[in-house]
Amino acid sequence: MKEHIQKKLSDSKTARWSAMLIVSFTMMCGYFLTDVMSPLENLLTTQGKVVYFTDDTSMSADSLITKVKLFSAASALSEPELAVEKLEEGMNLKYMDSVDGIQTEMEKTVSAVAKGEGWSSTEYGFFSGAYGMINVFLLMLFFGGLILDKMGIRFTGTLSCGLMLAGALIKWYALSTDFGGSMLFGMNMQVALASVGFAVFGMGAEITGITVSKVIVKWFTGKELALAMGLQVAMARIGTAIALGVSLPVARMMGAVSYPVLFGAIALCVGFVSYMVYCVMDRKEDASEVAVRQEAGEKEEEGFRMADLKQIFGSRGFWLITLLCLMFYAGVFPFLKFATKLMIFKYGVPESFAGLIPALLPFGTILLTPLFGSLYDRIGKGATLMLIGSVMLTVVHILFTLPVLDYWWFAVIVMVVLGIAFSLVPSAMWPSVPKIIPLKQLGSAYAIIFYIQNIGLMAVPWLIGWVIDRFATLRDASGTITGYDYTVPMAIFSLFGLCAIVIALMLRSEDAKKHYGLEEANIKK
Ligand SMILES: C[C@H](NC(=O)[C@@H](N)CCCCN)C(=O)O
Repeated sequence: MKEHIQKKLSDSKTARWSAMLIVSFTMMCGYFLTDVMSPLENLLTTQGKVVYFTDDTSMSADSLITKVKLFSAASALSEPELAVEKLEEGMNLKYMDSVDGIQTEMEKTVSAVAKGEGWSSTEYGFFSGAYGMINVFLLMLFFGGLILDKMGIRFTGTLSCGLMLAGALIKWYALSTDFGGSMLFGMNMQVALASVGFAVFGMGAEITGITVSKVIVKWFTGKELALAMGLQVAMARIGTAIALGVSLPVARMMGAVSYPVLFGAIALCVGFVSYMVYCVMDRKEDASEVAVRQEAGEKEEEGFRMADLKQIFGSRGFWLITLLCLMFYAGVFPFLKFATKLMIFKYGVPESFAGLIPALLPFGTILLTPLFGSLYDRIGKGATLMLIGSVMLTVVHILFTLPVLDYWWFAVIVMVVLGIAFSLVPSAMWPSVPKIIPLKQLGSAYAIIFYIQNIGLMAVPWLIGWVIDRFATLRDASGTITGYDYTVPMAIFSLFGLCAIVIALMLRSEDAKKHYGLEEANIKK
């Protein structure tokens, strides 16, 4: 009689890659919503109607009307009726402007009109950092990790997807409502409410993040772990890239900043459903695992105990990975929040294309993260990959700081290099954690890493927003903003890179001492 050998569902290639694709899609929708506001910084920080022209420039409606009226009075044209509310797509406007110091007659055709929200850079920075606020101050990520290890993947993932959706809807409501100047917590009501929404969303997104990491480890340990993690991160980056590339065109087309958020919330509903489908697979995987154990006469693995936290906190390797994560990601995700405006004001890129250059960064990582992940699976060298990525991050930020080569093509090259760095470090960092921390404590370990990382994701945008208002905003004698000088904010980002290099060096030497295996291949032959 043929012997029947019980197999786990995850032993089937099709099943485990399907599970990976399904949860990654949910995460992709989350990443889209995380970055959907980044290209809208200029629109959010402009007061009143913003008018876009067919030549790809934008102007505040008030200053434009003043110019058109001055011109019509001087040239006896009759435009006295023209007012901000009357500006519409297709209108042809004549006015005088200074070109190289000479007053010149200009003519522009309006291509789109959108509503600017008049936030300050500090408010924009506060809103962007709100993502990590609940995670950090209410320790929600930490508790999320404990819930994940205690209650399991299905319960935690469903809860966190629900939180993401609720947060996205609050944010959409705040951005689509005119609060008529009312205040909340001593702050512009719209900024405060949008920040609350983003904070709830951020709590859900981060807990979903650790849950998805645990899902991948569950299905891929001993198999193509780093490749699977790389592909999951790559799909998440597609979400970021789409957000950076399409958010501004959508806001311009629809005339308001709230629409890209609404589309993201609709996509997230589909992501929620796809997570429900994963839950069915997860149940089957658990059942097949129990059957394998019974056949082999093995006992069920011990669950997570609070005492296990001591083992995590006591590991020096764990702390070095955590600090590297804090410094490296502080130099990337918060940078993306400000990068579109940097392209406009440092590199002179027209606003409608400006989001496309930062979008190159996640696009590059879509191919490279799985590639480096598979490299790590086969040949190892994880600690070295993280060191090289940190060096590249630092060089890139120094180049963005210096007042040299302020051309759009140079920004493109530098952004591509940053994309390579942003593939190297995550592809080696996340699959390295299970080499230091055992599986049953992994939810908590990822949660603590994400918790510390969130301090950076929250505080860095706050700091940079404030620094832009204080040290980077250029004004004329009347106080009107004339441009931005990004030297100080970019120097701060370079410092994060330098710290990352030092920590990556320490991690490599710790690995050599403790033999975590970070330089070894993941696939055992
Ligand atoms: C996998 C890893 N995820 C994170 O670091 C998250 N804690 C932060 C996500 C922020 C999304 N803009 C990664 O994306 O490399």
